[in-house]
Amino acid sequence: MSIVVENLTKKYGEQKAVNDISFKINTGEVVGFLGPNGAGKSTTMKMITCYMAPTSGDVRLDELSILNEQEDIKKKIGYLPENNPLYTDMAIVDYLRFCAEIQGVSKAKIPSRIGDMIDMCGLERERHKKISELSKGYRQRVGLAQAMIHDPEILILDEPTTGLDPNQIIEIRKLIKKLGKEKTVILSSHILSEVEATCDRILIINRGRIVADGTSDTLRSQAEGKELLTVKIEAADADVKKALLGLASVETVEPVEGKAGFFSVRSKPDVSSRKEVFDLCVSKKWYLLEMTGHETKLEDVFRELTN
Ligand SMILES: Nc1ncnc2c1ncn2[C@@H]1O[C@H](COP(=O)(O)OP(=O)(O)OP(=O)(O)O)[C@@H](O)[C@H]1O
Repeated sequence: MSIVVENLTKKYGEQKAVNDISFKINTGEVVGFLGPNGAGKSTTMKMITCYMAPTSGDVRLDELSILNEQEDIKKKIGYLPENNPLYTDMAIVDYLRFCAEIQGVSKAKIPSRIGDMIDMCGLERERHKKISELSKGYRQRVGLAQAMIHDPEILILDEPTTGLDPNQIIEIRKLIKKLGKEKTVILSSHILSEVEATCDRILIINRGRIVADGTSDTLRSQAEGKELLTVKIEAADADVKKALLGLASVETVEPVEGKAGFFSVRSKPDVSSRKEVFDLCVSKKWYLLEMTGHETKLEDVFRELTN
């Protein structure tokens, strides 16, 4: 089942939390929704899952629209919301039975679905415990199990590994990868390594807009066309940043946090700033104490797009 998001916008009062975004996710893709805090990830997910109406725009799941077919869509989607709300007074098995019933799973199938979810999410040891007695990692597994109980074609997971320890993170990632072989999955995160490890494709969202869309390799190579240098320049009382920004080959200049005199210099696409930086220092009689090139990491791409 594919997802087509068309000119989707959500306003909270005057604030556009999601601002006219469009993208398509194909059947069977695992897509990471990456962005800093407040970028609009959860809001987008809430609209796709019909938990919140858009201000304008549409989302279509194959032929179904979030504007007219909310109930049908909810049956096709499994949703793990950001703060994983659970009925903590219930035992895991009872809670999963309750979720299966409200999702319309037939009575005859409920016991086997519960059994499958317990196996798949590694809940066997804890199956009769109350949810309030579970660790955070196990609660997250119950959240995943409830999202999948009705065997939906699409899974929307809002920060699925939040609060888990490193072992649990690896287990949940493995589980998501396994699920991704059969289902269309969107997961949100602000952790780059997470998205890189689990997703076929990455959408970066910033201030309500999609600012990048591609595989981690494509995103990296888009930025690799732009040289990144760290320079250290000693120049008493001079506006070094302004002078560097004035060079024809330079796109951005940022002081390096906590390191006086150091600047991070990003060149324009396919040009090098090394000679211009050197010539600038010579002409101004400044001391160029260091100039180092860097490989572009996904972190750099993310910083550049969301800063
Ligand atoms: N119910 C609401 N009422 C008013 N503003 C809201 C509401 N929900 C979210 N916002 C605002 O909309 C913006 C986007 O929020 P959203 O929760 O979608 O971001 P996010 O990318 O999921 O962030 P995080 O990674 O911190 O969870 C933020 O500025 C947030 O304060």
